[in-house]
Amino acid sequence: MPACFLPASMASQVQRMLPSSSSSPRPLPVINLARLGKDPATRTLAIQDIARACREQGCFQVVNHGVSKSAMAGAFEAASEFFQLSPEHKELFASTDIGRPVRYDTSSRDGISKARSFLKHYANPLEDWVEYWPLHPPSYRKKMGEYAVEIQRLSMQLMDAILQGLGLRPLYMQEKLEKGMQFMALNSYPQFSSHRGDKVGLAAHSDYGFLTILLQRSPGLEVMPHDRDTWTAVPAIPGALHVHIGDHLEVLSNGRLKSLVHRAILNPDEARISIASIHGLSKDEKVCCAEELVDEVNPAMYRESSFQDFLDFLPSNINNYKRFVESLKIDRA
Ligand SMILES: O=C(O)CCC(=O)C(=O)O
Ligand SMILES: [Fe+2]
Repeated sequence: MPACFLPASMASQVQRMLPSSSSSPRPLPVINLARLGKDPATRTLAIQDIARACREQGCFQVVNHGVSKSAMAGAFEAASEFFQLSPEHKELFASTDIGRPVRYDTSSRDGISKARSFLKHYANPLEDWVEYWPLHPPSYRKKMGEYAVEIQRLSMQLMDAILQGLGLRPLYMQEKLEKGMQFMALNSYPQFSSHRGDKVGLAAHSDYGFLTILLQRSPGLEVMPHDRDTWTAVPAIPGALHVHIGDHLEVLSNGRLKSLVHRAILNPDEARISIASIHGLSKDEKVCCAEELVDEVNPAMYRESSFQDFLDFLPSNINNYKRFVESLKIDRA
């Protein structure tokens, strides 16, 4: 399967496509991930770019990331065909029970969904979860499964680079990450129309895990980068994937990295689908501040917590959204 590869000249063209002006902060970074597999000096520079993007913006896009074009196209086909099914097919998965392995919903009980339908399911290890996934459309399991496996592999590479950027040893927590949680959210938003009024499809929030890797084909994702306090549109660059920091990476890094607040805006030109893959540790594994990043000058700033703790926290969010990470902060006043 051909990997999605952008030659250096095109990658720099993409860089120029991004909005920039002398008075505004630097544009959202686009990082050529092929450099991670090159000689040690090139790899070190790539890790430094990733570290800077995580610190200063909390997000970046990646190109030459090794996820095949066919897997990305397949994931979009599977998601679009699922959302086009009749309500009876989709409602087989409708549930308000957040513990379900697969869940379809159209409502706003989570306090942030304003105009989205979603299908959420676990994906890693695939053999544990795929039997719960939809049987319709018939190619769903194969196409989404291929994408999920490739994205899980990419998440391992990104975590290794990000953790090395924090000064942690290579392959830090690798085994736990390999067995870790991959949680996929397929989001479907209607086209914006003026009589709808509100342009927000999914309100401001941060994701619970270490990393989110997001695929979008048309614009709609907006982020609040750490170096500015304005909503910034993430351009839909063909073949690129968007990456951002989640609450548990803020905890693991003891606050050196901050989770990214983001939202989705309804696209005025068309209905939009996005596919988010959220990566963390397995359900009962606690995440705490890395001991290497805690000392007398930098005491632990967050309580430990697991994905299960996050699930237990969610009901308190109904109609009153609060970020999970805020509930973990240790008050040292
Ligand atoms: O649709 C988007 O671009 C954002 C989706 C998102 O933030 C999520 O699924 O957590
Ligand atoms: Fe999100």
